[in-house]
Amino acid sequence: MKLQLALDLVNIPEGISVVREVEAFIDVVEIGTPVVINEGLRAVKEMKEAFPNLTVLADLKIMDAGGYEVMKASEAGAGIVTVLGATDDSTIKGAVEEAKKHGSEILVDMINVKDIEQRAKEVDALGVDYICVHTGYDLQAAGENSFEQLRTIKRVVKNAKTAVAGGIKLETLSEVIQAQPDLVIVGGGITGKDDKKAVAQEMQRLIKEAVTV
Ligand SMILES: O=C(CO)[C@H](O)[C@H](O)COP(=O)(O)O
Repeated sequence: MKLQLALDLVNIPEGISVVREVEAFIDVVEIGTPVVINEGLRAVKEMKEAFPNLTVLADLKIMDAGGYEVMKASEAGAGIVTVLGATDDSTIKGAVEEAKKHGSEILVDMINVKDIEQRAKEVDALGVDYICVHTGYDLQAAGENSFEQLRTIKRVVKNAKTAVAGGIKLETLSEVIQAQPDLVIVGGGITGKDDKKAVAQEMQRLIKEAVTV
């Protein structure tokens, strides 16, 4: 089980400075969608140059032109690129094909997919690397989370690794860990804290403990 830090509300120097604090405790650093919108794929490139040992995820939330966008993100240094599960199978197939050429991986984000069970089965058959349940900021504000959806994909996904994102905090991490996702994605639960290092360290400890039990 790996820990991914999501950077959403920072510019590139601020993002690099946050990662410096927590790099020993995370496996993947996400360049969040707002950062890509503000800074472009330069953010992926500069993060990978600053932390060559970390996997950089480009949260492009691709909806079309899967092959082209995965090519650009992979060339910038992304080890994982996100595609939306709500899009057409042809976009996901194009993304998977292109990722294979670069040795990068595809994470399909199931945000706002209505029938998670059915779509997860379909997406799993397309050869993607991760399937991620995700409650976005707007639904988090309405008190929702993806813990039940995580249990659903754990049941039906046979090939891909599973991931979960959306409002995960230190206080809720144990519930998430119980469902045994392969990747836990945390943004504000770390970046919003004064002592980011202590929170990331404790999260990594809980994850390692769960994996060894
Ligand atoms: O993709 C995202 C928003 O669309 C975020 O990166 C993801 O939800 C993780 O951040 P947080 O833990 O703050 O919810």
